[in-house]
Amino acid sequence: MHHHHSHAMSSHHAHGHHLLQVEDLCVSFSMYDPDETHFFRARKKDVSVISDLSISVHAGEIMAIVGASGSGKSLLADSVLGLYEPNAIVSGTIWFDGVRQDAASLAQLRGREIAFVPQSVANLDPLMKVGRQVRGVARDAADAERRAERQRALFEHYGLAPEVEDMYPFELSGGMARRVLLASALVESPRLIVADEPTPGLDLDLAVRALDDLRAFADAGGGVLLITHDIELALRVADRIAVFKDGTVIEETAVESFDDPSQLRHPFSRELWRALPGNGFSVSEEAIG
Ligand SMILES: Nc1ncnc2c1ncn2[C@@H]1O[C@H](COP(=O)(O)OP(=O)(O)OP(=O)(O)O)[C@@H](O)[C@H]1O
Ligand code: NI
Repeated sequence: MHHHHSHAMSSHHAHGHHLLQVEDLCVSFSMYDPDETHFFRARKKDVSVISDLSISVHAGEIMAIVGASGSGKSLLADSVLGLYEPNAIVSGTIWFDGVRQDAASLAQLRGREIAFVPQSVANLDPLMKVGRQVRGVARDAADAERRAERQRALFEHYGLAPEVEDMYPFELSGGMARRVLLASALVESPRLIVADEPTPGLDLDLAVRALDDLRAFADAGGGVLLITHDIELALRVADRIAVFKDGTVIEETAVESFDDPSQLRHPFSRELWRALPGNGFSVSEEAIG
């Protein structure tokens, strides 16, 4: 397997080498013009959130996406999972394991080949006990047994007591719900995990454990698309980093580039580097006022 080829050269060839490949993704929303205050004149206009975004994930690697809040990261995750809002206008191409996908085929892969750790704990079913949710839908009795065993092992691994199985989502703290979402993804035997902010609400210990698990999953041949605010943690586990800004990837680089800011091309990437502990970030006198 070749890890370090140029994106420009590969993007229109050799799709089989990528587990996931997103090409020229654009997502916009059809919305009523926010500048038009007069109700009877309100017209719809398209607001672009993601534009010309290309990104790939190889088997065996963690690709981390870092970037500002509201820059469209979750929307990218949703697109890869075939989850589109009714007012979304989506164009571009998504390939999974060399096969071109559409919303319907991505929905088929979801929860099977592609597991999702959603950003919002509201994605848990409020009416189903969490143990059952994590175990998911079994193919047969043997699969049900395997899932039950795995669920219990994962709960123990993440410090969730056995009785949590019988709780409903509203009974969980934020950090517990986060761990339940992670366990749900890891119970399946996916080939790709899309993890959208999997660590908020977890103490450092648990966050590291969760990321180590994603690392182990990749080392066993899976692919991970890891969306996170936490660059420090991303640098710790990822192979490559895509810096996201205003709805597109402005720089994609090996994590090693963050050892030396002169290897970072984009000013925004260097800003992210400076914000890391020990890299001389200081709040200016003016800012303190
Ligand atoms: N259905 C929708 N209709 C209109 N705008 C939407 C819709 N869904 C998302 N957006 C907008 O798309 C933008 C990107 O949102 P997204 O959640 O992808 O950002 P993000 O990078 O994941 O942010 P965060 O880091 O806070 O999670 C936001 O401005 C959001 O308001
Ligand atoms: Ni998000």
